[in-house]
Amino acid sequence: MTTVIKGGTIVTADLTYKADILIDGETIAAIGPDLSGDTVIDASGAYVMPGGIDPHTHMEMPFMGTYAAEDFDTGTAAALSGGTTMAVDFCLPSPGQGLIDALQQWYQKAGKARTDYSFHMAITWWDKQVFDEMPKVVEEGINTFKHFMAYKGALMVNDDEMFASFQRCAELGAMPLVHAENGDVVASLQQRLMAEGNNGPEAHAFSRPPEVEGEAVNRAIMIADQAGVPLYVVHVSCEQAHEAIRRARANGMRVYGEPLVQHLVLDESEYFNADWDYAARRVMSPPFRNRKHQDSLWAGLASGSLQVVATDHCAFTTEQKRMGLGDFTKIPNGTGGLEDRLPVLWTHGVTTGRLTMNEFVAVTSTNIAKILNIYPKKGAILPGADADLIVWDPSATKTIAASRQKSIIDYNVFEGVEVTGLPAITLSRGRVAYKDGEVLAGRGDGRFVERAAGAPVNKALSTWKELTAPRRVERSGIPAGV
Ligand SMILES: NC(=O)NCCC(=O)O
Ligand SMILES: [Zn+2]
Ligand SMILES: [Zn+2]
Repeated sequence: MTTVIKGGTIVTADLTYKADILIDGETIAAIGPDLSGDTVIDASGAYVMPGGIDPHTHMEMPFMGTYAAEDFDTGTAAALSGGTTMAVDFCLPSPGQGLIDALQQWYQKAGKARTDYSFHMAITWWDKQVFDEMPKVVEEGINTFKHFMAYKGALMVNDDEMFASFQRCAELGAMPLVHAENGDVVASLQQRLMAEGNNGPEAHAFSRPPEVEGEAVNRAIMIADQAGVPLYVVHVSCEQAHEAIRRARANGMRVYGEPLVQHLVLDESEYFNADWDYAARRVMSPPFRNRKHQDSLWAGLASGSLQVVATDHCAFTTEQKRMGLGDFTKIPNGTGGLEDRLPVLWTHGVTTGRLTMNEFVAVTSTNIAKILNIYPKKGAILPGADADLIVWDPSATKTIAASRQKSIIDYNVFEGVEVTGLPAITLSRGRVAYKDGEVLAGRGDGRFVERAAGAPVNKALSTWKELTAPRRVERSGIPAGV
């Protein structure tokens, strides 16, 4: 069974050109002029791009006394309607729980996914069992390990645990990820603000200033450098964090930074809204920042010092957010965005000239496919690649509204934002998974994507670290062994 996408303009991370795409089964078979197939998709006037990959989601995340309301079924339906064909979620072992045991639970949850998916494994506690299980996680096809430097008393790990885990990642050819905020300082600021009667959602932002993020990013980078491992920093929200990444990269360190579409477009004024529900729905960590920080993130994407735009989709209902009435530290942290990432980024990035179309593809798909070592299976339009594709209508418009979204929650942080540029059709491994407002992929159609360890960047860095490792100087006249 073959399908041909005819008459479109192909946009990849490095090229824009007119050609047809022939799909045979699940993969791209040929690219060129005048191709024919059993089924024809007319893409005239449209761009054909690799499907989006969101490397940062939390479906059904157990967090802050509740579970994220969005599950793999509704979350991946939302993803497809916004042009995203793969999500990477976080497997979170509870304290004392084995990594493989937790992974079985996440496989269960993800069984209902409509898009392809993968997991990052979180290191939420540390002892010999975790150390011993890390290679088994890698054998399962997971090459990334997440570390929370915040959420003290819950998910947070300390520097010694992080250093031990980073060294283990280096041995395994895996890559550590960090949520970088100084959890001790945040906890102390939270206590102080509450004691002063500052208990509303705006205090969430006061308790997590850019400095706590910048400090933690810098610390994680230095620890990774000492461990000899590349590092990926999730939800980079501010200039202080970006500056640390930029500086490290300029010094030859292998560090990647991931801003979220929310931080690029929404600012801290959201927390000062007089409506408690409105402000609480936007509580996430790190919080939204000001225009200066947003400009820094956009510049990072354009210049290459930041590589990926994600969502950190972690969607709680208004009722769940109200767990924090009277105490902002109890508002479940997280916002949605999976459905809106591509249209919002296109509107605020490509149509404004802050990003080229090719940069758009790079930061929504190709770069993360390379970082996660699944390129060119994902993130590419090449013969042999999975046919995860978007037929993108650059003139289609809509006003974002919770009442019309696929996501299960009762609000949308982008409510009222007008977007120009939408997927007309999303294909997942060759099948039309979304078309004309309807999700056609079934519950459970998604597949787990294995990601091998030992990516080229890991090999390059370990080679360099070995070459430049401290070595004993052998001196004449001194007996051997002394
Ligand atoms: N970001 C956020 O507020 N919630 C999800 C968990 C995390 O990524 O920190
Ligand atoms: Zn985080
Ligand atoms: Zn997250």
